[in-house]
Amino acid sequence: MRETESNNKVLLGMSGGTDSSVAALLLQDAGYEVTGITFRFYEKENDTEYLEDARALCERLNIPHLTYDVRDTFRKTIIDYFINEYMAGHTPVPCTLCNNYLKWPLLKKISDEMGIYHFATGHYVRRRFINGCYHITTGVDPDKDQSFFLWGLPQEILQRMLLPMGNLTKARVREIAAERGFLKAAHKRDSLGVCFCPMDYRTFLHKELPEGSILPGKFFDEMGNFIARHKGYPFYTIGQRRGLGIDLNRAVFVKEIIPAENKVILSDLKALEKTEMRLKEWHITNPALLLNKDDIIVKIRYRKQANRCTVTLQPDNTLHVQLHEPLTAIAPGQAAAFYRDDVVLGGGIII
Ligand SMILES: Nc1ncnc2c1ncn2[C@@H]1O[C@H](COP(=O)(O)OP(=O)(O)OP(=O)(O)O)[C@@H](O)[C@H]1O
Repeated sequence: MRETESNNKVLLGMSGGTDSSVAALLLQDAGYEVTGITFRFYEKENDTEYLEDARALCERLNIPHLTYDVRDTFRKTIIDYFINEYMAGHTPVPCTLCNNYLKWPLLKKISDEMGIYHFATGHYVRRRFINGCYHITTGVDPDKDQSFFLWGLPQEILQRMLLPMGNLTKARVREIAAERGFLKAAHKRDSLGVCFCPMDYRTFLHKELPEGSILPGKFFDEMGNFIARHKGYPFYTIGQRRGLGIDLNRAVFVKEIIPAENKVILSDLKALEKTEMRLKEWHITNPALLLNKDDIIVKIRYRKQANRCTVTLQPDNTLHVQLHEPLTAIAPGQAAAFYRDDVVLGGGIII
């Protein structure tokens, strides 16, 4: 980095969407010298309208706009991982991986190269300094909070990030865009789910994999009794109830996936309850705030779930999570994020 001390320059990740567009306005209002950058992660049918939108906005604000092609890296580290995880019988977390290992590290790397101190996004999260470390905290809009995806960021990123959306609701962000005459940005639809797979992931796997990669197999109960045929194990995820295509006189859920035998084991909901899990590839912001405490909340889903737990570091360098109440549908590959109140303390990938 050419300039090591803090400066008023900021590199803003711009997707062409509402949030990062308003982020550009707000950062400029706050006196920052903004440079917009749009990463070419993935382009469906070569649609580059998002690039044009980001560029047009930067032109109106009279700020520089860069594009950065990372389609190869994104393909290898995110899309291939996504496909391979389903083929391994796991439930992948592409947005968590992209944010923690690609999007934010790239913002830092390019900022360093350009002598820009801050980098920013339109994420609905905030940041707080606690006991000598920066932490991600939840955004004020509970419907938009994205803290669940950002547990893996190191201090060198946390200390330099700016998060202009954190104190706003999405409704207010749309109002700001409209008030300032940025009508296209004001009325853009929210992006839904995984950017490269907005459709059902099963359709995506069909499209991406050579024919014959996924073959029909069998559903069994926990006792090993055959129940019915299924369309191929990658099409099912732990905890799934709907779309199994079988009609029993009781509710059944996916309990286990055995790729080597193309088997899917079904059970009642009770059998899916677990009171512990293990995490790999974990990150902890400040171990003193998280490990061996009994007031930690763990979330394994973006919405509507929060369980108390105690987290300990194991000799094999995994994290052990002891749940205070049972939790259903814990799937390998999913992420677990730790919180105390609104503060993200870390997370990891479920083994
Ligand atoms: N292609 C991209 N290039 C650069 N930054 C990006 C890109 N995609 C997303 N970002 C940044 O990451 C933030 C979060 O992206 P995400 O897709 O999760 O949210 P979003 O609600 O769709 O945001 P937006 O309304 O800005 O599109 C965006 O606000 C933006 O700052």
